[in-house]
Amino acid sequence: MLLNPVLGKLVGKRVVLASASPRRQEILTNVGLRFEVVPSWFKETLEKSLFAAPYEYAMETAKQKALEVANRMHVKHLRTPDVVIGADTIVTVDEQILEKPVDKQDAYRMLSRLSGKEHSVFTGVAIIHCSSKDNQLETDVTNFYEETKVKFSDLSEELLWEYIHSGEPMDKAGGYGIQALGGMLVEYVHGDFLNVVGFPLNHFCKKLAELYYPPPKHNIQHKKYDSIPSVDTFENLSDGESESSNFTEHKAASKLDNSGMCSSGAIYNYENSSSVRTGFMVPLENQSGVSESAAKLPSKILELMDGFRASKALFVACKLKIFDHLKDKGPLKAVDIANEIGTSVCGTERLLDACAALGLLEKTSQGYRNTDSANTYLTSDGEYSLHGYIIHSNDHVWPLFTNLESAVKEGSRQNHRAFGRKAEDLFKDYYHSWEVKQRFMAAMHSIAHLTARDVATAFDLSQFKSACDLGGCTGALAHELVQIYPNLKVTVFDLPEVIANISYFQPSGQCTAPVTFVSGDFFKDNLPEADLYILSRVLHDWSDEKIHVLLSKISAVCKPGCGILLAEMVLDDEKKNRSTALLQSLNMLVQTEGKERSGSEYRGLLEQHGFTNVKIRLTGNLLDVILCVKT
Ligand SMILES: Cc1cn([C@H]2C[C@H](O)[C@@H](COP(=O)(O)OP(=O)(O)OP(=O)(O)O)O2)c(=O)[nH]c1=O
Repeated sequence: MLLNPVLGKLVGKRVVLASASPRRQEILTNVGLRFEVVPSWFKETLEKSLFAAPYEYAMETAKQKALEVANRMHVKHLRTPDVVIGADTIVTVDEQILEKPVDKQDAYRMLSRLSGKEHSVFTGVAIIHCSSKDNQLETDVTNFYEETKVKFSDLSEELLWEYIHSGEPMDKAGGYGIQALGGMLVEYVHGDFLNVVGFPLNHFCKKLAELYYPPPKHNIQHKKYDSIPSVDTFENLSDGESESSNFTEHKAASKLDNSGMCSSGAIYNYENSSSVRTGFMVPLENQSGVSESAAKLPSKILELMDGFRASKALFVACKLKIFDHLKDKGPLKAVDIANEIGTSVCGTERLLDACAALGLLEKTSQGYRNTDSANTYLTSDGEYSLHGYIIHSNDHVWPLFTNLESAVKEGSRQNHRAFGRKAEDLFKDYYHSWEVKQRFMAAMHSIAHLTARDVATAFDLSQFKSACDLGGCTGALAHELVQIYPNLKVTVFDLPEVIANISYFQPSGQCTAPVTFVSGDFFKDNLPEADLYILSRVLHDWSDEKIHVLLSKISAVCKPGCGILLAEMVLDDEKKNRSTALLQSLNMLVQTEGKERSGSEYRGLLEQHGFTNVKIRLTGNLLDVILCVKT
């Protein structure tokens, strides 16, 4: 941790990179930062003339990219990210801002302007610290920029076009990539090379140092670090998640510092408490001679160790329908809730307190009431209810996960151990009783409904006239698709047991465009004709062999230009960053013959069946989306 103590401050936090740029992902991954990637949907259309300087435009765009992701994640997930990082890179020459070229002509226009001249590359960065208060997102924005000067040699027409035809310019500001072929065009670079590639790592670390390690009292007037604080300094600092490593507290100090209006007493109080609790100024020693920083709490491990307790508290509260009971009601006392649901007062009170501490309930002197999130997601009848999935997790996934050790040893599913019977077929297990089938369909419906809009809009699907959602279950995604693409005819194809049971899940109220339901087994029966075949959370259930059977059937009925849309949790190629998807892969191990796969693995499977031009979108919601077309 000596090399990156500043980045160490982000360990254990939910850090999100609001960028689709593979370069930014690589730069941050290379220094060991753990983060999720949620590309921003903010369109880079701010009016440039409103900004006094180009870097202000880049900083504002970076900020808007990050805020869009912070807001989207806050609304869609129960857990708000802790830190969202956004960036925007622009090139400026002759007082003109150049972004990514829209086509080859545009790339030519940009590169010929840069030929033989010095230009500036600005990257604006926004670091947004997020918190949730009364279910409202609160953000604290730190914004900065870095400038690097780059000089190009004189570029001949021939060279320019050869470079443009390489395809490299198209997704890069100014139409070149200094890190690859574009490096051959460059005579010199003054400044941070990584800034040109899209992320000013050094300045970013300095900014984090300012935020997380405010300067000691005697030099608080000169807060800005000129360099990343030296390694020696950091050896004395806590890397733990102690209360005083909290960003908010340091931010409070830097705000005091920035305003210059606080009394010296206020500064003194702050530093005093900081030094006592973190050993920031003076590493304290306890009686055994171990410094406070060495005795830091392994908070991440503790959180993981106890994670199941929180899950089970949530499951039981849902199972006992506590959130249903509190819906649309004022605060209720524990005793009243216990009487109503027939549970012990002492046990109920502890469960309610735990739920309040987990942010699922609000506790006041008058009693307990639902948070907005609980009303939306945890009651059983809400439009975006996750109740079905939570009950499925409790009744089905939980018993399977208790056999994870056997699953890892044996490398196979554990249904026989968890439920005392060996299902010959994955779905027979769910459909052996009406109750289990209803529970499973409710679970699939919750996730499909919650993710449907992001899946349906990840790509523009308006070129397709008909779609067939294979294994589309209750039709939640199909209904969303026909809303968004009114000219699209959607067929849901699923097992007869499923189709017989869909009426309960159909949208009520206003008439929606029709969705057709067809029963059949996609491994055995003929597939309905369609321009687009959708497989949402289907491939992860199956082995590569079975997937090849299914893809070859689809390929056989697909005409050129027709496509496949996959919705799955997509792993990063190195399988090391996306913990939710990696845990989902363990979930597949305990209950199916399938697994979660990386983008390259899906690409490999699809390309073998003639589906090329594979595009992958990480949505930031539970499911990512892959679109490919038959050539
Ligand atoms: C000048 C230059 C830019 N670039 C890249 C960095 C950025 O990815 C891109 C500039 O576009 P940006 O809009 O900054 O970023 P992006 O569209 O790639 O990703 P997102 O908006 O989701 O964050 O150009 C290089 O890779 N090499 C270079 O030499």
